[in-house]
Amino acid sequence: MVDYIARDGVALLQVNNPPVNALSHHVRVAIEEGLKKAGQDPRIKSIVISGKGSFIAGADIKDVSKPTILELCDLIESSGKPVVAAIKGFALGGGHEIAISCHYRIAHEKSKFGFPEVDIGILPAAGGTQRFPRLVGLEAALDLIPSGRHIGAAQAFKLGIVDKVVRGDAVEEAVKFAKSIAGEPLVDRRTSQRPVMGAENAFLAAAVKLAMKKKKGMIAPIVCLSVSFMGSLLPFEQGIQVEAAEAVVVFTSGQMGALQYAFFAQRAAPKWLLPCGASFKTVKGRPIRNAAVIGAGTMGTGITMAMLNAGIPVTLVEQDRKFLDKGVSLLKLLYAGSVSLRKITQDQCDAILSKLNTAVGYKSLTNVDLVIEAVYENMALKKQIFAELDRICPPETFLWTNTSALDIDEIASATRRPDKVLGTHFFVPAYHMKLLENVRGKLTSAETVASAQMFGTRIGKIPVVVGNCHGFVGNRMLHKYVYEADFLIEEGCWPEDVDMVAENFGLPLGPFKVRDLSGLDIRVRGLLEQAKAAGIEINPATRFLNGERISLLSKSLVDKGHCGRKTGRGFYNYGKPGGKIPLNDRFIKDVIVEYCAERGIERRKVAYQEIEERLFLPLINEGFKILEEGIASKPEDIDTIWLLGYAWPRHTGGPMYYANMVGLDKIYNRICHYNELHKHSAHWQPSLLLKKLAASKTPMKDWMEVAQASSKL
Ligand SMILES: CCCCCC/C=C/CC(=O)SCCNC(=O)CCNC(=O)[C@H](O)C(C)(C)COP(=O)(O)OP(=O)(O)OC[C@H]1O[C@@H](n2cnc3c(N)ncnc32)[C@H](O)[C@@H]1OP(=O)(O)O
Repeated sequence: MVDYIARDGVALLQVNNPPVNALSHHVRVAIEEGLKKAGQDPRIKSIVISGKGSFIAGADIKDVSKPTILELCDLIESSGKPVVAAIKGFALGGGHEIAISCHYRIAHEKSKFGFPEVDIGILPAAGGTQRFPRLVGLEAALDLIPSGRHIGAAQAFKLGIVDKVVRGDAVEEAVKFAKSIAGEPLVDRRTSQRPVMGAENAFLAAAVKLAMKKKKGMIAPIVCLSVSFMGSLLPFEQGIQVEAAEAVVVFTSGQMGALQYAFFAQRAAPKWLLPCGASFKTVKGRPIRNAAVIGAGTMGTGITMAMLNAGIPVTLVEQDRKFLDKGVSLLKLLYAGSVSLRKITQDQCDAILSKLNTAVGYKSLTNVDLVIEAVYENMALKKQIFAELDRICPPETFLWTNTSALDIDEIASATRRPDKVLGTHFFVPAYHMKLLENVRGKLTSAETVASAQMFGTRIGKIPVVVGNCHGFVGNRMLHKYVYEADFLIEEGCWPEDVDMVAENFGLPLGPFKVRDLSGLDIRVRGLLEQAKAAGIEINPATRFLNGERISLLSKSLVDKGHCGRKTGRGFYNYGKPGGKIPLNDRFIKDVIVEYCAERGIERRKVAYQEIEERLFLPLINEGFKILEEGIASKPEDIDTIWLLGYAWPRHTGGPMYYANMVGLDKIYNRICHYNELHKHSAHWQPSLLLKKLAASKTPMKDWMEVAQASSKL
């Protein structure tokens, strides 16, 4: 766990606890023993702490026991012999706290530093909130600690975290340095003994404002700020007491459990399992050496960029030269933007673009491992493209479709290789968003699934395997939330009432601000297509579609030319087309009132609790139905999809974790209550799995066993 290597008067303590050198119990004990051994050995004059591979990524989140990291940090700092941290890879959380307790820090140029504690709902409570401001000053500490972000070695050097940045072997350099300072006095090298520079109120106010915006609803960042600030006014020992007392507040808030669940859920989600038993453990994917993307619109160019960024050569294909040129210009513009923002260098940009090919028509696609079709959502068009690709591409080529809702089996039916057909639901912008829903059809092979998961990871996504149904996991759940948002307006709310509740819950934007952003006309078009498919003609009085309640409120606004931000008016007034600031609007309220009056809908005052429940309970209920049907293979998959794809507030863990936290019996009873009141909305019919789980009080980790047992009955 920790190798002790004594050489030429230097004791090297090298943590060896793969994969990330987390400070699990045995590591902490071994560091403590190593420090004591080195302290007692008269031949040892100085000590180096390092990690094999990487430095230390922090506490082992699964293992909290004695000695604490705080005790270790005190032991290091109070050592009579100089202690040097040799840092490569990550110095995070408790690892960072250990580093700043050492008397000197030597870092490799590619090393990373940070306090990710806030993102798992805790504080850097091993003295980090007190030592760090003493090392870098209050302003920098109040910036970095609540942000949870990583910084590189160069910035760490600028801030004074690191004494020296090296290109070569940091451990060798540190050992050499440790030898050179043997016997030197350490008084001014003990961080806890330093005063805090720049302890000014103004920094606190600005930092609190930023944390409330960037870490909306999260307690830990705010507590970190107050503890670091208070500590700057107190002697170190008293600051440590404040830190310990406030750590209890966050430890008992409930957010810690949710955030740590989210951390592990995100790492569990790519580990797939199919109903047939095939899984990531048993089936290997085929690597993708080159690919083609059909369609140079927003999605196609975004997907192309995601692949190019990962070094995969891509041919971008259009049927029309004009569209192709437009897409390529957009793509080049985005890369030029990255260069001017210094996210990449011009050389990197050139290297990326050298892997881009373009083609008009599909004829050249005779030697590609993968084609991703990304044309607009039209089944007939997609089937036609798949039939043609099936004729042209080699039989082993994977044919994947980027769709947010369409039936993968129907698309696959246009080919003679349905086993190689799969849905890739990318999120906008596809080059940036982390989530990828990989949708398996009835006939998609396990090898195709394995390849899609491997591909997703390679292009930097968190890929989650889902089953084939309308909207898959994310959008299927979202639709229920969107429906209820409309019904709430019909029944008496204003858009701003509903948005406020959603935003207070933790979503960045409420449903109506989102709709204004994406365009009301898009939703109306979808609704009309649905009606057409059902053979129903929509008229102003229509309130039901296939026996289900629908709302045509968006249509009323679109009919008046109000399509959202792009036209300057939607559910809010933006002042001008393309305006960004939503203002409440009398005109829109009049449209709503008129709409309700025409349909004889009586408006009433809707309570806050009802708004919150009607927005989120149908979505949660749908999540349980998705588990019940095997569309998702574990609750972590659903939560990951919502955390990454829909900005669900992380400190509640995701919809499934949140339901569990509130109590499944309570959730079930409230769904039953609304089911009695809203018989024309199938989304209120309670999930059988939820009913069963609520009655049996099954722990979350065993939910799938209950679902699988029920499906076998
Ligand atoms: C109740 C907790 C109380 C703690 C009290 C004391 C507090 C001390 C302060 C802390 O140090 S809290 C921890 C702070 N550190 C972190 O939050 C770091 C978390 N890890 C990461 O950010 C990343 O893992 C990484 C270090 C940047 C590496 O990223 P990479 O993409 O290379 O690998 P991953 O897939 O993320 O991880 C590999 C593997 O390791 C597991 N893991 C990572 N970090 C931890 C950890 N801190 N504790 C336990 N396990 C960890 C991760 O789950 C993966 O496991 P898998 O089984 O392979 O999926």
